[in-house]
Amino acid sequence: MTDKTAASHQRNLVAIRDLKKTYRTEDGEKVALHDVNLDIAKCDIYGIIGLSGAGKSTLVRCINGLEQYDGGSVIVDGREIAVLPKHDLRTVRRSIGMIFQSFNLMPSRTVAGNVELALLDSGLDKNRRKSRVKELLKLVDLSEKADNYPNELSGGQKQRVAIARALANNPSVLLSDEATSALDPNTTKSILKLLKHLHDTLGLTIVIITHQMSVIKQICNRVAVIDRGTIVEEGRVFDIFANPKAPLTQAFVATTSNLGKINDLLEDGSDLVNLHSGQVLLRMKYISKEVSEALVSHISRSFDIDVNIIFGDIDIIDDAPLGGLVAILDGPADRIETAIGYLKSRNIGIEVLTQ
Ligand SMILES: Nc1ncnc2c1ncn2[C@@H]1O[C@H](COP(=O)(O)OP(=O)(O)OP(=O)(O)O)[C@@H](O)[C@H]1O
Repeated sequence: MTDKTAASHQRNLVAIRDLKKTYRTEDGEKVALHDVNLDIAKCDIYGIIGLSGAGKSTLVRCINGLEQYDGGSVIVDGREIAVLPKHDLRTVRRSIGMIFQSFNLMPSRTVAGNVELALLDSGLDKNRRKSRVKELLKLVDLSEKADNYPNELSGGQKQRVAIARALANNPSVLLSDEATSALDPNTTKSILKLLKHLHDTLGLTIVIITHQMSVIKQICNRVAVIDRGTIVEEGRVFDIFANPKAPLTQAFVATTSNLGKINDLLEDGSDLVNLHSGQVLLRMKYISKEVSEALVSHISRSFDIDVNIIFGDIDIIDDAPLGGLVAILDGPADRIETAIGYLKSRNIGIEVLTQ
């Protein structure tokens, strides 16, 4: 490693270079990770998304030292995981919190008992452990459930216990492996809100492994898309949603938007898209962070045309609107053309669907 790459690795909490992992089984070899490269900076909420079998869990296990890899390097907090002596590996593992889809709570212990388990090696005496458990349960808003058992909790509450336990030793990074996959959409939202709050208040770096692009959209600032062991696309969440390049990324982004529905309406000959003469059906995509003005009322007023929105799907990501609208523009052809020219000049992605 050159001095320059070593320095850049240190700025990143997790730096992965050319990581390779092959499983060897009786049925032969299965390459799970091919030359994976990733940089996760301190305070990122970094999403890793892929379909089932893409290699997400293998990647997480390489980061936390549970899996040995065949090539490349995984550096966490400046230390190469593969060459760490056992004692140091334990210390690094303690600086990595983990939460899972299945919660992994001990059914025979109370909520407080489950959280305290993580503190048994911490060197704290019993009283200090008890007060740390209280503090942690307060942090995840579960103080009143301290004496309950896991089977008396909802899925969301169980995940809160798991989060409290994962934070017990003040980890520098929290790895979340499909932690919301078994939860309903509202509970998912509340868990993601909690993770965001912990990120904002504790400066926690979070790595979110998921197969749901909606999770990435709600909470992450960067995302990597993994396909059959290879990272096919990586970048800022806004940029990836605005301009997905790899076909798999495009498919993931499409799952979070209803803008594609217009194609079904057109195919079905729906009355909604039955145009009269002079009308133009448009799909507009907000693809620039600079767009913040009220575009629809602006073009309607400035070019004296009617804009009939059929449906819209606009989210705010990184404080900027992202998404789009499907609308019918109605008016004289030259004014519609000028309006479309104006929208393009404002960096709005324009697709004329029918006219
Ligand atoms: N212990 C193992 N032995 C052999 N093959 C394995 C082992 N663990 C994973 N694999 C294989 O490696 C590939 C990647 O698996 P991995 O579990 O990392 O994917 P994943 O993206 O986490 O999938 P899922 O979302 O279904 O959990 C898959 O083809 C899987 O069958």
